[in-house]
Amino acid sequence: KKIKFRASSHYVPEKIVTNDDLAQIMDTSDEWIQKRTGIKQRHISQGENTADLSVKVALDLLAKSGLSAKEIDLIIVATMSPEAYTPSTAALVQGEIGASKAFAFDISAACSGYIYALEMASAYLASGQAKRVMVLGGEVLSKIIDWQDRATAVLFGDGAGGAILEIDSDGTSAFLASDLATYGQDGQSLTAGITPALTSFPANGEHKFSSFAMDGHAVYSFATREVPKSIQRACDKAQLAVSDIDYFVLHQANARIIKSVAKKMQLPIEKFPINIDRYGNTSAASEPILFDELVQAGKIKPGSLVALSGFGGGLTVGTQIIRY
Ligand SMILES: O=C(O)C1CCN(c2ccc(-c3cc(CO)ccc3Cl)cn2)CC1
Repeated sequence: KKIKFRASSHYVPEKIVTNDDLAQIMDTSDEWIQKRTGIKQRHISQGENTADLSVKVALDLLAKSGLSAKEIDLIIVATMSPEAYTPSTAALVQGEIGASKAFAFDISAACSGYIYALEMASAYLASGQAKRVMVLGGEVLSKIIDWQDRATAVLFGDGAGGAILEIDSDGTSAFLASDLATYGQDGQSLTAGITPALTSFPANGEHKFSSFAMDGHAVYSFATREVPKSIQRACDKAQLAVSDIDYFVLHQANARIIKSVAKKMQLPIEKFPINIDRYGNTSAASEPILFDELVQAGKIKPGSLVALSGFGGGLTVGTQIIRY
């Protein structure tokens, strides 16, 4: 599919929280966090919610692309920390930027969300139902994690990123292949925002929000097992060898997972950029943030072959192979 990235952007809240800052308020240490996760700091919202971060990215995308909001046909936001059940975060963004010609919806696929959103975007573009699609990944995980649970509280950060995609029939940019897989039977390994049905009528208990919970070992082994397989399947569909790929933009869940995937696939670690040290795990935002940093640094350039892989809640895994 002859699709090109018209623009790319990312935004993180200003406030930086270091591992030492966390060690002041919970029983953890900079040494443990760095050794086990690779994280040194993360950006934490001070009142900005998921739509606020997403709007910042959306406005920057419009500025960079030279497009007006009315030229956008579709807005998709991938998030596991939406503003609300309704309106969707995508609808809030649509209203805020005045994209009156766009229809908008959220995608809930946790840390694979941006990959699933790229799949939706490429389908609408290939069918001609949309000419310009704004795809965003945005998270304010600081509002859903349990800050008393040191096992998970140290892992996450807030942020947003995204791109404007459009058909470019006579260009060389393209979405070459994808692989999306869901393992719902393992879904209980990573949960947040569980909302149980009422057990009596009329309701007598207050609604308690269930914060982020994870069986770290189960998700860790799921990721190291399934990500190489998803990348291989996607490369096979694209009729590429994994060694043809210039950069593997993996969900920044954990530095050791990324290194183990590179090792398992016998590929140089230089092809697996890591920025988790600066942002923590920003779930659906982690790929668009890293992708944009690589584009801004001129590392991803026209003709680059890039594999983007997400993995996490669902449980889900997804890979997109693109020629930039
Ligand atoms: O070493 C240790 O003791 C622990 C071992 C467990 N760890 C984990 C485990 C899983 C994740 C993770 C999270 C999400 C959610 O976005 C998605 C995908 C993954 Cl693979 C992140 N860290 C941290 C260090």
